[in-house]
Amino acid sequence: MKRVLLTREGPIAWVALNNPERHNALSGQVVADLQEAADQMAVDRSVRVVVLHGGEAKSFCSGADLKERQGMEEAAVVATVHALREAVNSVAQLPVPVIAAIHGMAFGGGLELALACDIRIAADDAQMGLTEVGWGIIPGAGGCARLPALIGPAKAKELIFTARRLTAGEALELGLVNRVVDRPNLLDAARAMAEQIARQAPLAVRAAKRAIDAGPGLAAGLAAEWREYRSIVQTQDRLEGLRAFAERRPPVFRGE
Ligand SMILES: C/C=C/C(=O)SCCNC(=O)CCNC(=O)[C@H](O)C(C)(C)COP(=O)(O)OP(=O)(O)OC[C@H]1O[C@@H](n2cnc3c(N)ncnc32)[C@H](O)[C@@H]1OP(=O)(O)O
Repeated sequence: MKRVLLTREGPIAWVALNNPERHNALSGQVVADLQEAADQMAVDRSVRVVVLHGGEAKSFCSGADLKERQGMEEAAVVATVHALREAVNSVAQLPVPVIAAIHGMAFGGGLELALACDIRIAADDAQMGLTEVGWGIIPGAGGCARLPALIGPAKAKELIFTARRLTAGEALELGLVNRVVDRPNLLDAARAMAEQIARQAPLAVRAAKRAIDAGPGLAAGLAAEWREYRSIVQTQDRLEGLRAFAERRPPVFRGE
């Protein structure tokens, strides 16, 4: 079963995450299928805009698959997060605008995936946050670079250090999302914006995205994040975070 579904509506490519049993958690299969879809869209000149959404799941994406991580060797964790980073960066580097349509939860890697998109539209039921430090790790899929670039380092630090879960309204106020719409209207709102973009000159839109995304800051931020993420993989706190998730209890971090 494909864990990411790619369909077309003319120049609009629709990408649905398809792991509803786990709030679209980013399992190895979801990440592999997301990478495949991104690779396919990257070379398809007929695609003018992409909409990424949570499909039939209750949530856009609840982040890294913490169950899959249970018992995983450190080297495997590093490889898993590296693959996630590559897939998220592939989405960010698509040559056309990508709109994230966010409903339900977008936590951790799920919000990092949304941050890799160019535009975010949230349903009024959405909740989002970079919750990683609450599980003994750090945002490792671009959040440490993309969130500060989007809302400024001070607000990004507050959200990352506290692992705070924001409402859609709070996210709008911070500039984390472009728009908030009623849940039933989410995909229609995304389609309307996608159709408006698709009516513009495609080469000009591609050039504008390249121009806006150029600049050394992001590359340096992503490299530093990857170095720091690997520095905490061997901590006991990370293992305690996984145990706490599995046992449905608050983690007890000892700074080890
Ligand atoms: C580099 C990136 C790092 C990261 O992303 S770190 C992880 C960040 N993610 C999070 O902080 C979210 C973790 N999940 C939760 O907090 C909760 O879950 C939710 C709020 C998303 C949903 O809670 P509720 O409505 O009570 O439903 P439920 O019974 O907890 O979830 C239904 C099933 O979905 C599984 N699930 C949800 N999120 C994940 C996940 N991220 N990884 C693996 N499984 C997940 C649960 O375990 C459960 O499964 P079952 O029905 O078998 O008990």
